[in-house]
Amino acid sequence: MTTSSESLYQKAQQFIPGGVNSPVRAFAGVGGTPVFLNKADGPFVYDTDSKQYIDYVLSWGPMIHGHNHQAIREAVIKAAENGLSFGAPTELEIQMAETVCSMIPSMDQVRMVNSGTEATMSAIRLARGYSGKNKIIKFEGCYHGHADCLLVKAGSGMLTLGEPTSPGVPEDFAKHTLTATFNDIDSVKALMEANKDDIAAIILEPVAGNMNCIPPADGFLQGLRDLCDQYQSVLIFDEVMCGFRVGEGSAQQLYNVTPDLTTLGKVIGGGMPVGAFGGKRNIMQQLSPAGPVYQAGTLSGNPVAMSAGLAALKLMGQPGYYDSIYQYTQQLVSGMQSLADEAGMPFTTNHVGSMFGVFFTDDKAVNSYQQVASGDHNRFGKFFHLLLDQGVYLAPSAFEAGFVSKAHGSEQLDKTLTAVKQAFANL
Ligand SMILES: Cc1ncc(COP(=O)(O)O)c(C=O)c1O
Ligand SMILES: N[C@H](C=O)CCC(=O)O
Repeated sequence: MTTSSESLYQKAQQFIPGGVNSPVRAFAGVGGTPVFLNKADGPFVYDTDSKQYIDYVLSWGPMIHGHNHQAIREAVIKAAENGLSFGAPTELEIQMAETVCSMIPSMDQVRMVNSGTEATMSAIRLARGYSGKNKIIKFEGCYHGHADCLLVKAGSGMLTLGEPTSPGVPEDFAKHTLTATFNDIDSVKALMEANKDDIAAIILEPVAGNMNCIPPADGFLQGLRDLCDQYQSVLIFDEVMCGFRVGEGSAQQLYNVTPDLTTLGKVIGGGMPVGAFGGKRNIMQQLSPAGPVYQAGTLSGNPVAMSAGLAALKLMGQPGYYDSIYQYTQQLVSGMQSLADEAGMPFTTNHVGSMFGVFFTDDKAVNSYQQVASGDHNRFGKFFHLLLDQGVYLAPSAFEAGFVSKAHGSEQLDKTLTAVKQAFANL
C-alpha cells in the first residue's frame, strides 16, 4: 500500500528539485522515501499518516526544549499580534544581543541574521575585511552552510550525496579556501606556515556535527588558538549547531578556548529562522554602518524570531537545565553500546552534551573524518529503516549527528533501546 509520504514525495518531485527544500531531507544516504511530517510535539514528530516517531533530528538541532514548547509558542503568538516585520530597530533585538553576549563572554557585540549560512558567510567577510588577508582554513567534513567559499570538502548533505565540493563555485573562489584535517594540528601548522601572511581566518565546528559527531581531541582547539595568535589570523568557532546545545556557554566554555568570532543559529531561534555572528568589539566595529565591511538583511532581527529565541534562551538559563538532557544522552549511547556488544555488532558511539553519533565500525573510538567515511554505511541505512519502522526517527545519514531534547524522558529511552535491540537482531 502506498503511504501518503510516498504520494507526496512523488508530487513534490514535480515542482521542487529532488522533492525537498534542503538535500539532507531526501533520504539519499539511506534509501527509501522521506517521511512527510505535519505535526510535532514534545519528543515526537508525526507523519502524514499520523504515525508517531521519537525524534532525534529535532529539526537538525534547534528544538532543544522539545517541539511546540508552550513558552516559545506563546512568545511567538504574542509577537505576531504586534506585527510580523518592521525593517526598523526594535528593543527585542537589544534584548537578544544582550542575552547572547552575557551567555557567551567572548562576544562583546553580535549581529543577527536569518540563517547559519548567512552567519558564517558574513563572519568570513568580516575576518577578511578586518585582517586584510584573503585565505581561510576550514576542515574536511565540517559544514558551515552553503556560501561559495565554504562549499569545499564540506560535510552534511555534501558528504551524504558524495559531492563534498560543489560545482558552481569558481576555482578562483575555491582557491582561497584551504582544507586541513580535523583533530590534526600538524595539518593546520603546515598550511599556516606555507601561507604565513595570507590566512584571514580558521573556521571550524568546535564539536563537529556534520560528519556525524566528532569531539575535538585534547589540545586541538587550544592549538588552533595559539596558531591564530602567532599568525594574526581570526579564529572563528562555528557554533551554529553546538551553540547552547553542549552547554550554556557553548563549546568555547566547555573546552575553555576563546575564539575571536562565533557564529550561532538553530537553538537561538527556538525553531524560527535565525543566525547570528559576533565577537570581539574591535572586530565587530568593522561592520557596516560602524565600519566599512558591508552586511545587511531585510528581515534580520525579525521580532517574531527574536521573541522565540529569547524565550528559548530564557529556559536554558534555569539552574541545572542541561542535567537531564545530558543524562538521557549518556544513557542512550551507553545503552546502545551494551546492546551492540551483546549482539556482537561492530559499533561505537560519540556524544558531547546532547549531541551524539553512532558508527558501524570495528574502530573502538572514532575521532576523524576518515574513520567516519570508512564506516559501514549500508548497515547504517538498514539500522535507520529498522528504527524508523518502529517509530524512532534518526537523521537519515551516517554523516549527521543526533540530538536529544529536554522533552525526552525514560519512556522514550526505553522504547528507543527496545527498538535498537530489535534492529541489531535483524541487521
Ligand atoms: C555548523 C553549521 N554551520 C552552519 C550551518 C548552516 O546553517 P543553515 O542551514 O541555517 O544555513 C549549519 C547547518 O546547516 C551547521 O550545522
Ligand atoms: N546538517 C545540516 C545542518 O546542520 C542539516 C540541515 C540542512 O542542511 O538542511
